[in-house]
Amino acid sequence: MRLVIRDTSDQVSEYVAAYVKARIEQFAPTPDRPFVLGLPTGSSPIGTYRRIVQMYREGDISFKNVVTFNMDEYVGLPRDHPESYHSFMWNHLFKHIDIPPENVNILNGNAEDLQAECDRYEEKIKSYGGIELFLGGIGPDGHIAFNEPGSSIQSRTRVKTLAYETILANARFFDGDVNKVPKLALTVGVGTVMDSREVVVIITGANKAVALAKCLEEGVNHMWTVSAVQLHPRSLIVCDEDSTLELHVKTVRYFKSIEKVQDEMIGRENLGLYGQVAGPLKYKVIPYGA
Ligand SMILES: N[C@@H]1[C@@H](O)[C@H](O)[C@@H](COP(=O)(O)O)O[C@@H]1O
Repeated sequence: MRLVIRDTSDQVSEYVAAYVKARIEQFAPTPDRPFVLGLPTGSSPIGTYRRIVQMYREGDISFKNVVTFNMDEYVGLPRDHPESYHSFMWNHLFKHIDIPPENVNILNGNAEDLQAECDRYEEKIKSYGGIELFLGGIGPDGHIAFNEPGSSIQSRTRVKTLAYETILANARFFDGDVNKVPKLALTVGVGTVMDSREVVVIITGANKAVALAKCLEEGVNHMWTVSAVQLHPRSLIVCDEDSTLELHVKTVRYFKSIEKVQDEMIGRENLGLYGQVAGPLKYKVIPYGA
């Protein structure tokens, strides 16, 4: 696992947007071989999406050959409700970039048969050969997507009851009224995320500090589902200083020193993407990861 720590959440957004761009460029997608990207909602990725839109406007990135799969969606919320994840994604990203609408996949929380909808989603991911990069965020209780505490580390896309803590956390989007927050969601499973070839998790803010410490310094635990990334051969957490408050000083120093060595070897502009980005790398083929 790699941990990249930036001073502010804006710098986290900048890093993650540049990382996504570099990975798409390196993949060189075509209509027959699209780049398959998993995407989250929530406040954590908003800055990243804003930066991606800016890059698109400057002609630096294209989503023409990118296929996306969102992590989750509320059950029973009309698709055009301002707080549905459909609305979120179109408003924050899709309507501002050149992604063909047919390349966008978001679970339908109003499907008649919810489990059939989840099974169809898993099949569709498979039909593309799996997800290349899954971008994620976490809840304060360490959930990834809507995989609340106690979710199986091997779970697949399914209907999930939301934890009270999540309902409380998300009430801010529903006039602060917990009664307005849907109690069920469709979500990809922890196993679905772990099947992707790379996982990148954005963690910012002091309210995520305990979750980050549980994820990094303790064992894989279904009560902090994001900790499953420890088992992933290619996982990256990008966090800000505030979220590191509960980490041991030696953990922070360790990961910072690793990044410093990487930067010295391949140049900071290469974002730790050993031997993967085109450009003047000093060392061409170095195994990924720390
Ligand atoms: N289902 C989403 C998660 O995917 C997201 O990571 C989490 C954190 O949201 P925020 O980034 O706003 O803290 O919110 C919801 O629960």
